[in-house]
Amino acid sequence: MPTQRKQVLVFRELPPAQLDRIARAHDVTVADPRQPGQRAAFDAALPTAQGMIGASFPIDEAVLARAPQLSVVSSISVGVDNYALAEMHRRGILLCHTPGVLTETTADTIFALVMATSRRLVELANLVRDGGWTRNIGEDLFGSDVHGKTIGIVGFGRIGQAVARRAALGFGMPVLYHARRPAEAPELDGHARQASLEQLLAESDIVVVTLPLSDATRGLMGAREFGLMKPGAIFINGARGAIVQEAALLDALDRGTLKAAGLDVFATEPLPFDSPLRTHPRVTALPHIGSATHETRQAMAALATTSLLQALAGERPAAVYDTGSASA
Ligand SMILES: NC(=O)C1=CN([C@@H]2O[C@H](COP(=O)(O)OP(=O)(O)OC[C@H]3O[C@@H](n4cnc5c(N)ncnc54)[C@H](O)[C@@H]3O)[C@@H](O)[C@H]2O)C=CC1
Ligand SMILES: O=C(O)C(=O)CO
Repeated sequence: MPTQRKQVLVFRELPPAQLDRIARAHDVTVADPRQPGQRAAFDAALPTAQGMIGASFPIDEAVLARAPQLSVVSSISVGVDNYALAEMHRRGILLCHTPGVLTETTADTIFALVMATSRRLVELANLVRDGGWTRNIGEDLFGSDVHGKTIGIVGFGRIGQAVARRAALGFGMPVLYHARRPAEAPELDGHARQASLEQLLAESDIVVVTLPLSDATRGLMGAREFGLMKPGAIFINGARGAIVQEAALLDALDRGTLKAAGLDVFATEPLPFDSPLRTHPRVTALPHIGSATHETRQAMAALATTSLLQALAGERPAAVYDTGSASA
């Protein structure tokens, strides 16, 4: 029996094939509140919305309060820091997300940052582009090895372990990881060792953050933590900007504690034009492209759409986030 048509608010652009899947079964409003001309349509659709799908916009308590009919929100992201989790739990609103389909792509991006910072790839490619390659480069422009270096991974879930596989199995790097419990990752046996955060920071040549943003992780990397890192270490953030105190990161770079930082994410996105991180000579900054490949963004949109349709049909979606847990 076909399900009754419901009201769906799409708050971020969806590929046409996914939009069609939703529109065949339900009445759709497409309104991205980040676009100035669409905010009014978004606001107008909230009172009747029964399902929502989108990303990159905070669905906070104020938004939820204006959506009394809402039963499911499907996020086209694995991170759920944009959602008022406790309020969704209280109201029994399902939250779907996109674990797994972006793991390998995001790990590729993070490893690209490891390579780019260690070997100074962006800086030296720009030297060639700017006509500065007029003689053989000298020691002042040498990088540092990646293979064989110790990598410390803070947060050892899907993406953290995918980074560890690249590091350990591809580059012969010993892996330290900070996690709340020992990882079940047989392919990393003999390659990866659990450590306290302090031990990991003190012993790693390259520190990579792959934690979710939560009350427990907001601002986790501050002056104390950067101060514990090896002089000349490299710091990579592929998770969420707000996990890092950016002033402390800049200070550690300027004092020379850190050799370089590779950042895909920032406390404020897009990165403000006047942010010192944008132009710092030893920062490689990317515009939040962890999962941004054609293949992966299609897969994320398809999974989020499937979950939304399943939830609206009264079925249990495959990828539901447990809003009752404090964090992932
Ligand atoms: N740069 C980008 O474009 C992307 C960023 N992300 C970010 O990466 C995060 C991780 O994604 P997944 O690996 O799929 O999630 P996951 O849930 O598989 O892994 C997160 C791990 O961190 C652990 N953890 C949580 N709080 C902790 C704490 N306080 N101390 C120690 N460990 C803690 C969890 O137990 C879990 O093992 C997402 O939440 C998202 O914010 C994800 C995809 C793309
Ligand atoms: O999925 C996420 O959490 C992202 O940051 C973008 O893919």
